[in-house]
Amino acid sequence: MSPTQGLQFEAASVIYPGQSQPALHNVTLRVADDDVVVALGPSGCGKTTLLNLAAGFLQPSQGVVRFNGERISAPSAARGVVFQDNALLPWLNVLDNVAFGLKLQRVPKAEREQRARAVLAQVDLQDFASQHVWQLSGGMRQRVGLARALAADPQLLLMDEPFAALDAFTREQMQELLLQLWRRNGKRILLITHDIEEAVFLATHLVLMSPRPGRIVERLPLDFGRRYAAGESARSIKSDPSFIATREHVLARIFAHRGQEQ
Ligand SMILES: Nc1ncnc2c1ncn2[C@@H]1O[C@H](COP(=O)(O)OP(=O)(O)OP(=O)(O)O)[C@@H](O)[C@H]1O
Repeated sequence: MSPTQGLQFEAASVIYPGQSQPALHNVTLRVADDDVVVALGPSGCGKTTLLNLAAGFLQPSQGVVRFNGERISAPSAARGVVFQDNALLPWLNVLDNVAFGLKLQRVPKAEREQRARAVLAQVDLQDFASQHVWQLSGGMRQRVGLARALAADPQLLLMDEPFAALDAFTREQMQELLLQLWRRNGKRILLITHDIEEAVFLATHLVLMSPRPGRIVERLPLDFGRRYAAGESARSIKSDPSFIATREHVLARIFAHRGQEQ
């Protein structure tokens, strides 16, 4: 893989108008190969700002953010976004929600329906194509949101606390589904969360962030998600002493940084 491939933050900072503290300070970070990079941190540490830079919704005040070597200046179908509230269109059925982005890209109707049905099958919603989104559970709606992002076949998935609104059981199911899709499709993923167990389970690279100013304070290479993708059960991984030790280490680091601020 060439060093210019993938997503690259180079000393990126964001200062919002009227703010004295940067929301994000001097962030250098790469998402390449088949990485699942998870940014974890408490409220206000700049996670959404980081994701918005990658999506092209926001430009850095200093530094640069590149995708495949090119400066990101606007949103692109190559970088698919999955939002926390799934942002589905309530007046469209499931199939049309999934195909919506393809319609904007002027993909012909027959092809977009075929692609939408294929990704609905990947998230196990093939039997719900003609349902309205308000007829679905929260977990199913989030799977539609994931299918919509995958329909455009993006090179990178950007996920903004995608499972935060789900109950604990559905949340675990969605984490496992994401790793299964990752194994099958080999997408790069940048996911933000404030859930420590989720971060440790999913990440191949975990970045811990801290607020005021929002910045990266630690980076950990992890392999629990790869182990799940290779066939080990989630229960066996999450009860493994090394998983528990990593979770406790991360928790301690977050509390240590909180303590320094007070
Ligand atoms: N549009 C804005 N204008 C001014 N300040 C902002 C704006 N958006 C975010 N901020 C501030 O920038 C900092 C980082 O915000 P950001 O939303 O990126 O953090 P976060 O880690 O995603 O937080 P949360 O988990 O609460 O969503 C916070 O102090 C926030 O108040």
